[in-house]
Amino acid sequence: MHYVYEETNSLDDRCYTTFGLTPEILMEHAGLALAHAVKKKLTCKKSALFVCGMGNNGADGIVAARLLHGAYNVSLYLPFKIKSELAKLQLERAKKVGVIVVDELIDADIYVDALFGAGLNRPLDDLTCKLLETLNAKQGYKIACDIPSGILSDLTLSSVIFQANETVTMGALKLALLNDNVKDAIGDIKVANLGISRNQYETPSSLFLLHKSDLRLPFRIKKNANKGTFGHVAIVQGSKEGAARLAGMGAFHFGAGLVTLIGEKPKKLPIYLMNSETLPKNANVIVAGMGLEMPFDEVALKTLLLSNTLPLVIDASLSQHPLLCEIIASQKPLVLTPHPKEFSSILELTCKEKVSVEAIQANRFAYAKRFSLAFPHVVLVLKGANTIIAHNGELFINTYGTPALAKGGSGDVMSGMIGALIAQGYTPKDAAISGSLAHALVSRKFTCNNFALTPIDICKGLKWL
Ligand SMILES: NC(=O)C1=CN([C@@H]2O[C@H](COP(=O)(O)OP(=O)(O)OC[C@H]3O[C@@H](n4cnc5c(N)ncnc54)[C@H](OP(=O)(O)O)[C@@H]3O)[C@@H](O)[C@H]2O)[C@@H](O)CC1
Ligand SMILES: Nc1ncnc2c1ncn2[C@@H]1O[C@H](COP(=O)(O)OP(=O)(O)O)[C@@H](O)[C@H]1O
Ligand SMILES: [K+]
Repeated sequence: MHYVYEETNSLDDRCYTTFGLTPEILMEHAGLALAHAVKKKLTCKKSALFVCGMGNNGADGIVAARLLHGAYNVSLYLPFKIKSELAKLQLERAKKVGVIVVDELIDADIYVDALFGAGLNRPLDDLTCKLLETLNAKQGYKIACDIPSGILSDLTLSSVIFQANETVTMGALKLALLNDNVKDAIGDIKVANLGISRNQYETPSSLFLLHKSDLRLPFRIKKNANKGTFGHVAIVQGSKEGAARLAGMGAFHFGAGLVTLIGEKPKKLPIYLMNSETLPKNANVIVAGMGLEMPFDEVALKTLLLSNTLPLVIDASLSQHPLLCEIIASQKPLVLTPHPKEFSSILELTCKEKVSVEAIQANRFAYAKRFSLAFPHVVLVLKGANTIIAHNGELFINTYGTPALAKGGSGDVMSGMIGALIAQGYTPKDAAISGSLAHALVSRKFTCNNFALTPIDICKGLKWL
Protein backbone atom coordinates (compact mmCIF):
# COMPACT_ATOMS: atom_id res chain seq x y z
CA MET A 1 0.00 0.00 0.00
CA HIS A 2 1.05 3.60 -0.50
CA TYR A 3 0.55 6.61 1.69
CA VAL A 4 -2.01 9.20 0.60
CA TYR A 5 -2.10 12.86 1.72
CA GLU A 6 -4.75 15.47 2.20
CA GLU A 7 -2.16 18.02 1.05
CA THR A 8 1.48 17.81 0.03
CA ASN A 9 2.60 21.42 0.62
CA SER A 10 4.03 20.41 3.98
CA LEU A 11 6.01 17.62 2.28
CA ASP A 12 7.37 20.15 -0.23
CA ASP A 13 8.29 22.48 2.65
CA ARG A 14 10.12 19.63 4.35
CA CYS A 15 12.18 19.15 1.17
CA TYR A 16 13.35 22.77 1.40
CA THR A 17 14.04 22.86 5.11
CA THR A 18 15.34 19.34 5.74
CA PHE A 19 16.99 18.37 2.46
CA GLY A 20 17.95 21.79 1.06
CA LEU A 21 16.02 21.09 -2.13
CA THR A 22 14.77 24.40 -3.49
CA PRO A 23 11.31 24.88 -5.04
CA GLU A 24 13.10 25.22 -8.38
CA ILE A 25 14.71 21.79 -8.03
CA LEU A 26 11.34 20.25 -7.19
CA MET A 27 9.71 22.04 -10.09
CA GLU A 28 12.38 20.95 -12.57
CA HIS A 29 11.67 17.34 -11.58
CA ALA A 30 7.91 17.88 -11.76
CA GLY A 31 8.34 19.30 -15.27
CA LEU A 32 10.60 16.42 -16.26
CA ALA A 33 8.06 13.81 -15.13
CA LEU A 34 5.32 15.62 -17.03
CA ALA A 35 7.53 15.89 -20.13
CA HIS A 36 8.28 12.19 -19.86
CA ALA A 37 4.56 11.32 -19.81
CA VAL A 38 3.92 13.57 -22.83
CA LYS A 39 6.93 12.15 -24.70
CA LYS A 40 5.54 8.63 -24.35
CA LYS A 41 2.53 9.70 -26.40
CA LEU A 42 4.39 11.96 -28.88
CA THR A 43 5.94 10.89 -32.15
CA CYS A 44 7.81 13.40 -34.30
CA LYS A 45 4.65 14.08 -36.33
CA LYS A 46 2.44 14.74 -33.32
CA SER A 47 1.95 17.96 -31.40
CA ALA A 48 1.32 18.82 -27.75
CA LEU A 49 -0.35 21.92 -26.35
CA PHE A 50 0.43 22.91 -22.76
CA VAL A 51 -2.42 24.96 -21.31
CA CYS A 52 -0.87 26.72 -18.33
CA GLY A 53 -2.36 28.79 -15.53
CA MET A 54 -1.07 31.65 -13.42
CA GLY A 55 0.44 29.65 -10.55
CA ASN A 56 3.09 27.00 -10.02
CA ASN A 57 0.95 24.34 -11.65
CA GLY A 58 1.28 26.39 -14.81
CA ALA A 59 5.00 26.72 -14.12
CA ASP A 60 5.35 22.90 -14.14
CA GLY A 61 3.71 22.88 -17.58
CA ILE A 62 6.02 25.59 -18.86
CA VAL A 63 9.09 23.64 -17.66
CA ALA A 64 7.83 20.48 -19.43
CA ALA A 65 7.27 22.41 -22.68
CA ARG A 66 10.81 23.82 -22.49
CA LEU A 67 12.24 20.34 -21.91
CA LEU A 68 10.49 18.95 -24.99
CA HIS A 69 10.97 21.94 -27.31
CA GLY A 70 13.46 21.38 -30.12
CA ALA A 71 12.89 17.64 -30.26
CA TYR A 72 9.07 17.77 -30.43
CA ASN A 73 6.30 20.01 -31.69
CA VAL A 74 5.07 21.69 -28.50
CA SER A 75 3.41 25.02 -27.77
CA LEU A 76 2.18 26.92 -24.77
CA TYR A 77 -1.19 28.54 -24.26
CA LEU A 78 -1.42 30.92 -21.29
CA PRO A 79 -5.02 32.13 -20.94
CA PHE A 80 -4.38 34.16 -17.74
CA LYS A 81 -1.92 36.78 -16.58
CA ILE A 82 0.82 34.92 -14.75
CA LYS A 83 1.01 35.61 -11.00
CA SER A 84 3.64 33.27 -9.59
CA GLU A 85 7.24 34.51 -9.63
CA LEU A 86 8.48 31.02 -10.49
CA ALA A 87 6.08 30.77 -13.39
CA LYS A 88 7.29 34.15 -14.69
CA LEU A 89 10.89 32.91 -14.50
CA GLN A 90 10.02 29.64 -16.25
CA LEU A 91 8.20 31.50 -19.02
CA GLU A 92 11.21 33.77 -19.57
CA ARG A 93 13.42 30.69 -19.90
CA ALA A 94 10.96 28.90 -22.20
CA LYS A 95 10.77 31.94 -24.48
CA LYS A 96 14.58 32.20 -24.57
CA VAL A 97 14.87 28.65 -25.87
CA GLY A 98 12.21 29.41 -28.46
CA VAL A 99 9.06 27.71 -27.16
CA ILE A 100 6.10 29.00 -29.17
CA VAL A 101 3.37 30.74 -27.19
CA VAL A 102 0.01 30.66 -29.00
CA ASP A 103 -2.86 33.01 -28.24
CA GLU A 104 -5.76 30.59 -28.56
CA LEU A 105 -6.69 27.00 -27.84
CA ILE A 106 -5.26 25.45 -31.01
CA ASP A 107 -5.76 21.81 -32.04
CA ALA A 108 -3.14 19.31 -30.94
CA ASP A 109 -2.71 15.57 -30.49
CA ILE A 110 -1.96 15.88 -26.80
CA TYR A 111 -3.35 18.41 -24.36
CA VAL A 112 -1.73 19.09 -21.03
CA ASP A 113 -3.83 20.70 -18.33
CA ALA A 114 -1.49 22.77 -16.15
CA LEU A 115 -4.14 25.38 -15.35
CA PHE A 116 -4.71 24.75 -11.65
CA GLY A 117 -3.30 22.22 -9.22
CA ALA A 118 -3.05 22.19 -5.47
CA GLY A 119 -3.74 25.94 -5.26
CA LEU A 120 -7.34 25.91 -6.53
CA ASN A 121 -9.05 27.36 -3.48
CA ARG A 122 -12.43 28.45 -4.88
CA PRO A 123 -14.76 27.35 -7.68
CA LEU A 124 -13.81 28.34 -11.22
CA ASP A 125 -15.61 31.25 -12.84
CA ASP A 126 -17.81 30.78 -15.92
CA LEU A 127 -15.11 31.78 -18.41
CA THR A 128 -12.64 29.24 -17.04
CA CYS A 129 -15.35 26.56 -16.98
CA LYS A 130 -16.03 27.34 -20.67
CA LEU A 131 -12.31 27.00 -21.40
CA LEU A 132 -12.26 23.59 -19.68
CA GLU A 133 -15.39 22.51 -21.56
CA THR A 134 -13.72 23.41 -24.86
CA LEU A 135 -10.58 21.56 -23.82
CA ASN A 136 -12.59 18.50 -22.79
CA ALA A 137 -14.43 18.51 -26.11
CA LYS A 138 -11.17 18.39 -28.09
CA GLN A 139 -10.08 15.07 -29.57
CA GLY A 140 -6.69 13.93 -28.36
CA TYR A 141 -4.92 12.43 -25.40
CA LYS A 142 -5.29 14.45 -22.19
CA ILE A 143 -2.77 14.66 -19.40
CA ALA A 144 -3.38 16.52 -16.12
CA CYS A 145 -0.48 18.08 -14.27
CA ASP A 146 -0.68 17.17 -10.56
CA ILE A 147 -4.51 17.34 -10.28
CA PRO A 148 -7.12 17.78 -13.04
CA SER A 149 -8.21 21.43 -12.97
CA GLY A 150 -11.55 21.89 -11.27
CA ILE A 151 -10.86 19.75 -8.19
CA LEU A 152 -10.54 22.16 -5.26
CA SER A 153 -8.06 21.79 -2.42
CA ASP A 154 -10.97 21.06 0.00
CA LEU A 155 -12.10 18.19 -2.31
CA THR A 156 -15.18 20.05 -3.54
CA LEU A 157 -15.61 20.30 -7.30
CA SER A 158 -16.10 23.08 -9.81
CA SER A 159 -18.99 22.62 -12.22
CA VAL A 160 -16.48 21.45 -14.86
CA ILE A 161 -13.37 19.32 -14.32
CA PHE A 162 -10.65 18.56 -16.84
CA GLN A 163 -11.20 15.00 -18.08
CA ALA A 164 -7.78 13.38 -18.10
CA ASN A 165 -6.64 10.11 -19.61
CA GLU A 166 -3.69 10.31 -17.26
CA THR A 167 -2.71 12.38 -14.23
CA VAL A 168 0.92 12.95 -13.36
CA THR A 169 0.78 13.86 -9.71
CA MET A 170 3.74 15.48 -8.00
CA GLY A 171 5.68 13.76 -5.21
CA ALA A 172 2.94 11.66 -3.58
CA LEU A 173 -0.67 10.55 -3.92
CA LYS A 174 -3.31 13.11 -3.03
CA LEU A 175 -6.69 12.30 -1.49
CA ALA A 176 -8.29 14.68 -4.00
CA LEU A 177 -7.64 12.07 -6.71
CA LEU A 178 -9.39 9.22 -4.92
CA ASN A 179 -12.93 10.38 -4.23
CA ASP A 180 -15.68 8.50 -6.11
CA ASN A 181 -16.83 11.68 -7.84
CA VAL A 182 -13.51 12.19 -9.67
CA LYS A 183 -12.95 8.58 -10.72
CA ASP A 184 -14.04 9.42 -14.27
CA ALA A 185 -11.80 12.51 -14.48
CA ILE A 186 -8.36 11.40 -13.38
CA GLY A 187 -7.45 8.54 -15.73
CA ASP A 188 -4.35 6.56 -14.76
CA ILE A 189 -2.33 8.07 -11.94
CA LYS A 190 1.46 8.32 -12.12
CA VAL A 191 3.40 9.68 -9.16
CA ALA A 192 6.36 11.90 -10.15
CA ASN A 193 9.62 11.79 -8.29
CA LEU A 194 10.57 15.35 -7.25
CA GLY A 195 14.31 14.86 -6.98
CA ILE A 196 14.19 12.64 -3.96
CA SER A 197 12.90 9.07 -3.61
CA ARG A 198 9.27 8.67 -2.70
CA ASN A 199 10.28 7.01 0.59
CA GLN A 200 12.30 10.09 1.56
CA TYR A 201 9.69 12.56 0.35
CA GLU A 202 6.88 10.94 2.31
CA THR A 203 6.17 11.10 6.04
CA PRO A 204 3.81 8.69 7.85
CA SER A 205 0.13 9.16 7.03
CA SER A 206 -3.07 7.53 8.27
CA LEU A 207 -4.40 7.32 4.71
CA PHE A 208 -3.44 4.44 2.42
CA LEU A 209 -4.09 3.43 -1.17
CA LEU A 210 -4.44 -0.34 -1.31
CA HIS A 211 -2.40 -2.28 -3.80
CA LYS A 212 -2.94 -5.73 -5.32
CA SER A 213 -0.06 -6.97 -3.20
CA ASP A 214 -2.07 -6.13 -0.05
CA LEU A 215 -4.52 -8.92 -0.88
CA ARG A 216 -3.96 -11.86 1.44
CA LEU A 217 -5.79 -14.89 0.05
CA PRO A 218 -6.84 -17.63 2.51
CA PHE A 219 -4.45 -20.26 1.14
CA ARG A 220 -4.53 -23.48 3.11
CA ILE A 221 -1.05 -23.98 4.50
CA LYS A 222 -1.82 -26.80 6.92
CA LYS A 223 -2.09 -30.17 5.24
CA ASN A 224 -3.44 -31.90 8.32
CA ALA A 225 -6.74 -30.01 8.17
CA ASN A 226 -10.46 -30.65 8.02
CA LYS A 227 -13.50 -28.46 7.32
CA GLY A 228 -13.54 -27.33 10.94
CA THR A 229 -10.08 -25.83 10.53
CA PHE A 230 -11.51 -23.17 8.21
CA GLY A 231 -14.33 -21.89 10.31
CA HIS A 232 -18.09 -21.88 10.24
CA VAL A 233 -19.94 -18.82 8.93
CA ALA A 234 -23.52 -18.34 10.13
CA ILE A 235 -25.63 -16.11 7.91
CA VAL A 236 -28.94 -14.73 9.09
CA GLN A 237 -31.56 -15.25 6.44
CA GLY A 238 -34.20 -12.58 5.85
CA SER A 239 -37.44 -12.69 3.96
CA LYS A 240 -35.56 -11.96 0.73
CA GLU A 241 -33.79 -15.31 0.81
CA GLY A 242 -31.61 -14.71 -2.21
CA ALA A 243 -29.45 -12.15 -0.40
CA ALA A 244 -28.33 -14.54 2.35
CA ARG A 245 -27.82 -17.23 -0.26
CA LEU A 246 -25.44 -14.97 -2.19
CA ALA A 247 -23.58 -14.08 1.00
CA GLY A 248 -23.37 -17.80 1.78
CA MET A 249 -21.98 -18.57 -1.66
CA GLY A 250 -19.44 -15.76 -1.29
CA ALA A 251 -18.36 -17.16 2.08
CA PHE A 252 -18.09 -20.74 0.85
CA HIS A 253 -16.14 -19.82 -2.29
CA PHE A 254 -13.78 -17.71 -0.20
CA GLY A 255 -12.63 -20.63 1.90
CA ALA A 256 -15.03 -21.02 4.84
CA GLY A 257 -15.14 -24.68 5.88
CA LEU A 258 -18.86 -24.59 6.66
CA VAL A 259 -21.64 -22.11 5.94
CA THR A 260 -25.09 -22.23 7.52
CA LEU A 261 -28.03 -20.01 6.69
CA ILE A 262 -30.07 -19.40 9.83
CA GLY A 263 -33.84 -19.26 9.44
CA GLU A 264 -36.66 -21.24 7.92
CA LYS A 265 -35.60 -23.80 5.35
CA PRO A 266 -35.35 -21.83 2.10
CA LYS A 267 -37.04 -23.04 -1.06
CA LYS A 268 -33.77 -23.26 -2.94
CA LEU A 269 -30.33 -23.74 -1.47
CA PRO A 270 -27.02 -24.64 -3.15
CA ILE A 271 -26.19 -28.15 -1.93
CA TYR A 272 -23.04 -27.04 -0.14
CA LEU A 273 -24.90 -24.53 2.07
CA MET A 274 -26.55 -25.79 5.25
CA ASN A 275 -29.67 -24.51 6.97
CA SER A 276 -30.57 -24.33 10.66
CA GLU A 277 -33.23 -22.61 12.75
CA THR A 278 -30.67 -21.85 15.46
CA LEU A 279 -27.06 -20.71 15.67
CA PRO A 280 -24.74 -23.70 15.11
CA LYS A 281 -22.56 -24.38 18.17
CA ASN A 282 -19.31 -24.20 16.25
CA ALA A 283 -20.13 -21.02 14.28
CA ASN A 284 -17.34 -18.48 14.65
CA VAL A 285 -18.79 -15.43 12.89
CA ILE A 286 -22.30 -14.14 12.17
CA VAL A 287 -23.17 -12.24 9.00
CA ALA A 288 -26.54 -10.45 9.08
CA GLY A 289 -28.67 -7.74 7.50
CA MET A 290 -28.86 -8.68 3.83
CA GLY A 291 -32.37 -9.50 2.66
CA LEU A 292 -33.77 -8.62 6.07
CA GLU A 293 -37.03 -6.83 5.38
CA MET A 294 -38.70 -4.73 8.08
CA PRO A 295 -40.45 -5.59 10.29
CA PHE A 296 -38.54 -8.58 11.64
CA ASP A 297 -38.45 -10.34 14.99
CA GLU A 298 -36.16 -7.91 16.80
CA VAL A 299 -36.03 -9.86 20.07
CA ALA A 300 -35.00 -13.10 18.38
CA LEU A 301 -32.43 -11.33 16.24
CA LYS A 302 -30.98 -9.45 19.21
CA THR A 303 -30.58 -12.71 21.12
CA LEU A 304 -28.97 -14.39 18.13
CA LEU A 305 -26.50 -11.56 17.58
CA LEU A 306 -25.70 -10.48 21.13
CA SER A 307 -26.00 -13.49 23.44
CA ASN A 308 -22.57 -14.76 22.39
CA THR A 309 -19.13 -13.31 21.74
CA LEU A 310 -18.95 -14.01 18.01
CA PRO A 311 -17.71 -11.27 15.66
CA LEU A 312 -20.35 -9.74 13.42
CA VAL A 313 -20.55 -8.55 9.82
CA ILE A 314 -23.57 -6.27 9.47
CA ASP A 315 -24.98 -5.16 6.13
CA ALA A 316 -28.02 -3.58 4.48
CA SER A 317 -31.25 -3.13 6.48
CA LEU A 318 -29.58 -3.70 9.82
CA SER A 319 -27.48 -0.57 9.28
CA GLN A 320 -30.75 1.32 9.28
CA HIS A 321 -32.29 -0.22 12.40
CA PRO A 322 -31.94 1.01 16.02
CA LEU A 323 -30.64 -2.46 16.95
CA LEU A 324 -27.38 -1.31 15.34
CA CYS A 325 -26.76 1.03 18.30
CA GLU A 326 -27.00 -1.90 20.73
CA ILE A 327 -24.70 -3.96 18.51
CA ILE A 328 -22.10 -1.19 18.50
CA ALA A 329 -22.50 -0.61 22.23
CA SER A 330 -21.87 -4.33 22.90
CA GLN A 331 -18.22 -3.74 21.85
CA LYS A 332 -18.27 -6.99 19.87
CA PRO A 333 -15.77 -7.18 16.99
CA LEU A 334 -17.79 -5.69 14.17
CA VAL A 335 -17.56 -4.98 10.44
CA LEU A 336 -20.18 -2.70 8.88
CA THR A 337 -20.57 -2.81 5.10
CA PRO A 338 -22.89 0.07 4.13
CA HIS A 339 -23.32 1.73 0.77
CA PRO A 340 -23.58 5.56 1.06
CA LYS A 341 -27.34 5.58 1.71
CA GLU A 342 -26.97 3.03 4.48
CA PHE A 343 -24.03 4.98 5.88
CA SER A 344 -26.25 8.06 6.00
CA SER A 345 -28.67 6.06 8.22
CA ILE A 346 -25.78 4.81 10.36
CA LEU A 347 -24.61 8.38 10.98
CA GLU A 348 -28.12 9.39 11.94
CA LEU A 349 -28.59 6.42 14.28
CA THR A 350 -25.20 6.53 15.94
CA CYS A 351 -23.99 10.13 15.76
CA LYS A 352 -27.41 11.82 15.58
CA GLU A 353 -26.11 13.55 12.47
CA LYS A 354 -28.41 13.99 9.45
CA VAL A 355 -26.08 13.86 6.47
CA SER A 356 -27.41 13.48 2.94
CA VAL A 357 -26.00 10.88 0.57
CA GLU A 358 -24.75 13.75 -1.61
CA ALA A 359 -22.85 15.28 1.30
CA ILE A 360 -21.31 11.90 2.15
CA GLN A 361 -20.29 11.33 -1.45
CA ALA A 362 -18.75 14.80 -1.71
CA ASN A 363 -16.30 13.89 1.04
CA ARG A 364 -16.51 10.22 1.90
CA PHE A 365 -13.11 10.30 3.59
CA ALA A 366 -13.99 12.87 6.22
CA TYR A 367 -17.20 11.09 7.26
CA ALA A 368 -15.59 7.65 7.27
CA LYS A 369 -12.68 8.92 9.35
CA ARG A 370 -14.89 10.71 11.84
CA PHE A 371 -17.10 7.64 12.32
CA SER A 372 -14.11 5.35 12.78
CA LEU A 373 -12.65 7.63 15.44
CA ALA A 374 -15.99 7.75 17.26
CA PHE A 375 -16.25 3.93 17.26
CA PRO A 376 -12.68 2.67 17.19
CA HIS A 377 -13.58 -1.00 17.62
CA VAL A 378 -15.75 -0.98 14.47
CA VAL A 379 -14.39 -1.60 10.98
CA LEU A 380 -16.34 0.40 8.43
CA VAL A 381 -16.40 -0.70 4.79
CA LEU A 382 -17.97 2.27 2.98
CA LYS A 383 -18.81 0.82 -0.42
CA GLY A 384 -18.64 2.80 -3.61
CA ALA A 385 -16.69 3.21 -6.84
CA ASN A 386 -13.66 3.48 -4.55
CA THR A 387 -14.42 1.53 -1.40
CA ILE A 388 -13.03 2.89 1.88
CA ILE A 389 -12.12 0.66 4.80
CA ALA A 390 -11.93 2.82 7.93
CA HIS A 391 -10.62 1.72 11.29
CA ASN A 392 -9.65 3.85 14.26
CA GLY A 393 -8.79 6.89 12.16
CA GLU A 394 -6.95 4.96 9.44
CA LEU A 395 -8.42 4.84 5.95
CA PHE A 396 -7.57 2.18 3.36
CA ILE A 397 -8.81 3.04 -0.14
CA ASN A 398 -9.58 0.35 -2.71
CA THR A 399 -9.76 1.78 -6.23
CA TYR A 400 -9.85 -1.57 -8.08
CA GLY A 401 -13.65 -1.94 -8.24
CA THR A 402 -15.30 -1.55 -11.63
CA PRO A 403 -18.84 -0.61 -12.73
CA ALA A 404 -19.33 -4.32 -13.51
CA LEU A 405 -20.01 -4.63 -9.76
CA ALA A 406 -22.86 -2.09 -9.82
CA LYS A 407 -25.57 -4.77 -9.56
CA GLY A 408 -27.97 -5.95 -6.90
CA GLY A 409 -26.34 -8.72 -4.91
CA SER A 410 -22.67 -7.74 -5.41
CA GLY A 411 -22.49 -6.31 -1.90
CA ASP A 412 -24.12 -9.41 -0.36
CA VAL A 413 -21.36 -11.54 -1.83
CA MET A 414 -18.69 -9.23 -0.40
CA SER A 415 -20.15 -9.36 3.12
CA GLY A 416 -20.09 -13.16 2.93
CA MET A 417 -16.48 -13.07 1.75
CA ILE A 418 -15.46 -10.85 4.68
CA GLY A 419 -17.27 -13.23 7.05
CA ALA A 420 -15.35 -16.15 5.53
CA LEU A 421 -12.00 -14.50 6.23
CA ILE A 422 -12.96 -13.73 9.83
CA ALA A 423 -14.01 -17.38 10.21
CA GLN A 424 -10.56 -18.35 8.97
CA GLY A 425 -8.81 -16.28 11.61
CA TYR A 426 -8.28 -12.87 9.99
CA THR A 427 -8.80 -9.81 12.17
CA PRO A 428 -11.94 -7.87 11.16
CA LYS A 429 -9.76 -5.14 9.67
CA ASP A 430 -7.63 -7.55 7.61
CA ALA A 431 -10.74 -9.45 6.54
CA ALA A 432 -12.37 -6.22 5.36
CA ILE A 433 -9.25 -5.19 3.40
CA SER A 434 -8.69 -8.55 1.70
CA GLY A 435 -12.41 -9.21 1.21
CA SER A 436 -12.91 -5.86 -0.47
CA LEU A 437 -9.75 -6.24 -2.60
CA ALA A 438 -10.62 -9.77 -3.76
CA HIS A 439 -14.18 -8.66 -4.60
CA ALA A 440 -12.88 -5.76 -6.72
CA LEU A 441 -10.06 -7.69 -8.37
CA VAL A 442 -12.42 -10.48 -9.39
CA SER A 443 -14.51 -7.92 -11.28
CA ARG A 444 -11.39 -7.07 -13.32
CA LYS A 445 -10.88 -10.70 -14.34
CA PHE A 446 -14.00 -10.50 -16.50
CA THR A 447 -12.46 -8.81 -19.49
CA CYS A 448 -14.97 -9.59 -22.25
CA ASN A 449 -17.38 -6.83 -21.20
CA ASN A 450 -18.34 -4.92 -18.07
CA PHE A 451 -22.12 -5.31 -18.03
CA ALA A 452 -22.83 -9.02 -17.76
CA LEU A 453 -21.10 -9.92 -14.49
CA THR A 454 -23.47 -11.51 -11.95
CA PRO A 455 -22.97 -11.96 -8.20
CA ILE A 456 -22.62 -15.68 -8.88
CA ASP A 457 -19.82 -14.93 -11.38
CA ILE A 458 -18.03 -13.06 -8.56
CA CYS A 459 -18.20 -16.20 -6.41
CA LYS A 460 -17.04 -18.42 -9.27
CA GLY A 461 -14.28 -15.96 -10.18
CA LEU A 462 -12.74 -16.40 -6.73
CA LYS A 463 -11.53 -19.78 -7.99
CA TRP A 464 -9.11 -18.05 -10.32
CA LEU A 465 -7.61 -15.41 -8.01
N1 LIG B 1 5.07 23.73 -3.76
C1 LIG B 1 6.08 23.17 -4.44
O1 LIG B 1 7.19 23.16 -4.01
C2 LIG B 1 5.82 22.55 -5.72
C3 LIG B 1 4.63 22.79 -6.42
N2 LIG B 1 4.41 22.24 -7.59
C4 LIG B 1 3.27 22.62 -8.43
O2 LIG B 1 2.67 23.77 -7.94
C5 LIG B 1 1.27 23.59 -7.87
C6 LIG B 1 0.68 24.45 -6.83
O3 LIG B 1 0.98 25.73 -7.22
P1 LIG B 1 0.22 26.97 -6.61
O4 LIG B 1 0.23 26.86 -5.15
O5 LIG B 1 0.83 28.15 -7.20
O6 LIG B 1 -1.26 26.73 -7.11
P2 LIG B 1 -1.92 26.61 -8.56
O7 LIG B 1 -2.73 25.37 -8.56
O8 LIG B 1 -0.94 26.78 -9.65
O9 LIG B 1 -2.95 27.82 -8.63
C7 LIG B 1 -2.81 28.90 -7.79
C8 LIG B 1 -3.19 30.18 -8.53
O10 LIG B 1 -4.52 30.08 -8.95
C9 LIG B 1 -5.27 31.16 -8.42
N3 LIG B 1 -6.60 30.68 -8.16
C10 LIG B 1 -7.01 29.78 -7.22
N4 LIG B 1 -8.31 29.49 -7.39
C11 LIG B 1 -8.72 30.22 -8.47
C12 LIG B 1 -9.95 30.34 -9.16
N5 LIG B 1 -11.04 29.66 -8.79
N6 LIG B 1 -10.02 31.15 -10.22
C13 LIG B 1 -8.94 31.85 -10.62
N7 LIG B 1 -7.75 31.78 -10.00
C14 LIG B 1 -7.63 30.97 -8.95
C15 LIG B 1 -4.53 31.61 -7.20
O11 LIG B 1 -4.81 32.96 -7.05
P3 LIG B 1 -5.14 33.63 -5.63
O12 LIG B 1 -5.84 32.59 -4.77
O13 LIG B 1 -3.82 34.01 -5.14
O14 LIG B 1 -6.03 34.75 -6.02
C16 LIG B 1 -3.09 31.34 -7.61
O15 LIG B 1 -2.60 32.42 -8.37
C17 LIG B 1 1.10 22.11 -7.62
O16 LIG B 1 -0.18 21.67 -8.00
C18 LIG B 1 2.20 21.55 -8.47
O17 LIG B 1 1.77 21.40 -9.80
C19 LIG B 1 5.41 21.36 -8.21
O18 LIG B 1 6.17 22.15 -9.02
C20 LIG B 1 6.30 20.69 -7.19
C21 LIG B 1 6.87 21.66 -6.24
N1 LIG C 1 -19.10 1.93 -10.14
C1 LIG C 1 -18.56 1.04 -9.30
N2 LIG C 1 -17.23 0.86 -9.27
C2 LIG C 1 -16.69 -0.02 -8.40
N3 LIG C 1 -17.40 -0.79 -7.55
C3 LIG C 1 -18.71 -0.63 -7.52
C4 LIG C 1 -19.38 0.27 -8.39
N4 LIG C 1 -20.70 0.22 -8.12
C5 LIG C 1 -20.87 -0.69 -7.13
N5 LIG C 1 -19.68 -1.21 -6.77
C6 LIG C 1 -19.45 -2.21 -5.72
O1 LIG C 1 -20.49 -3.18 -5.80
C7 LIG C 1 -20.99 -3.48 -4.51
C8 LIG C 1 -22.47 -3.10 -4.45
O2 LIG C 1 -22.96 -3.31 -3.16
P1 LIG C 1 -24.44 -2.93 -2.73
O3 LIG C 1 -24.80 -1.61 -3.30
O4 LIG C 1 -24.51 -3.10 -1.27
O5 LIG C 1 -25.29 -4.03 -3.47
P2 LIG C 1 -26.31 -5.10 -2.87
O6 LIG C 1 -26.78 -4.60 -1.55
O7 LIG C 1 -27.42 -5.17 -3.87
O8 LIG C 1 -25.57 -6.38 -2.76
C9 LIG C 1 -20.12 -2.72 -3.53
O9 LIG C 1 -19.06 -3.53 -3.10
C10 LIG C 1 -19.58 -1.56 -4.36
O10 LIG C 1 -18.35 -1.08 -3.88
K1 LIG D 1 -3.84 20.69 -13.51
